[in-house]
Amino acid sequence: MDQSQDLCAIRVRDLVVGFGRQTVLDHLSLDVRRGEILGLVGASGGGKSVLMRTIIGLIPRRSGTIEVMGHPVGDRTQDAATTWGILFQQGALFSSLTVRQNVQFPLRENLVLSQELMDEIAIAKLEMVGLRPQDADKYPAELSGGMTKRVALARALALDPPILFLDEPTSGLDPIAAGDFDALIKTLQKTLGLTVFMVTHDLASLTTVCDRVAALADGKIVAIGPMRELLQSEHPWVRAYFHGKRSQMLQHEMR
Ligand SMILES: Nc1ncnc2c1ncn2[C@@H]1O[C@H](COP(=O)(O)OP(=O)(O)OP(=O)(O)O)[C@@H](O)[C@H]1O
Repeated sequence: MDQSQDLCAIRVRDLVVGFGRQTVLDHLSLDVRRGEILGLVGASGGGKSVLMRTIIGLIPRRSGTIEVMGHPVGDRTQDAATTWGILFQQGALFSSLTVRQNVQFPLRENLVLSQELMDEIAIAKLEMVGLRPQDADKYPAELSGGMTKRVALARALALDPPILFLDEPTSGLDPIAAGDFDALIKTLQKTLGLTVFMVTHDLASLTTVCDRVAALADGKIVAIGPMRELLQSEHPWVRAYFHGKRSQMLQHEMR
């Protein structure tokens, strides 16, 4: 393995993914560095979720290669459950299970542990995401949107994966809850050394938590770098996205 590969948590080369006659990702290449928070932006229907789902092996590719932590995706030597945690857009908690049981779900599926140890782990994970031990006995219907996301995050981190995939993590949250969630992601990155791959439209998240931002257009990554570099990009879609009326207004307010 050469050194640049060693520094990559995710390495995608020449990836082609499509459905029927539609090509969604067209010879796309992307590196996600170890320990960074990478934000992915792109037009609605442009293929952000397809890229994320292809990386985690849920969608087959037509051609190209994907390596996660140095292992080809789909390789039997790689244990997906311990390599990455995923937070889907809707949180997707099991409604008939308590918060504690939701967080313990990946532990039950993948390990053989005593109930006592699983209870300790669940409480530790809940504390890690800013929830209290007394929240453990609640059911998903009793949680606020922000709490639901935190429980889903605690579950995603149950097996201590080095990589976290987040699909629009702040959607549906009010600005305060979204800001708090962003701060939590940043803290987890720093304290656990997590690599985070985040699909988001949230300009505040892109500006405050992402180390780099990648723009997906025409099935490819057309710009990648720190947010200040993306703002200088000459690519027409990137310009339209960040310099459109709505974005300008928000950026002005964020100054
Ligand atoms: N399982 C599937 N079968 C057929 N087409 C699909 C499938 N999944 C996604 N697509 C198509 O792939 C394209 C990209 O979809 P994707 O969900 O990745 O967009 P996106 O960039 O995440 O959009 P949004 O920001 O609106 O969530 C769309 O045209 C979509 O209809």
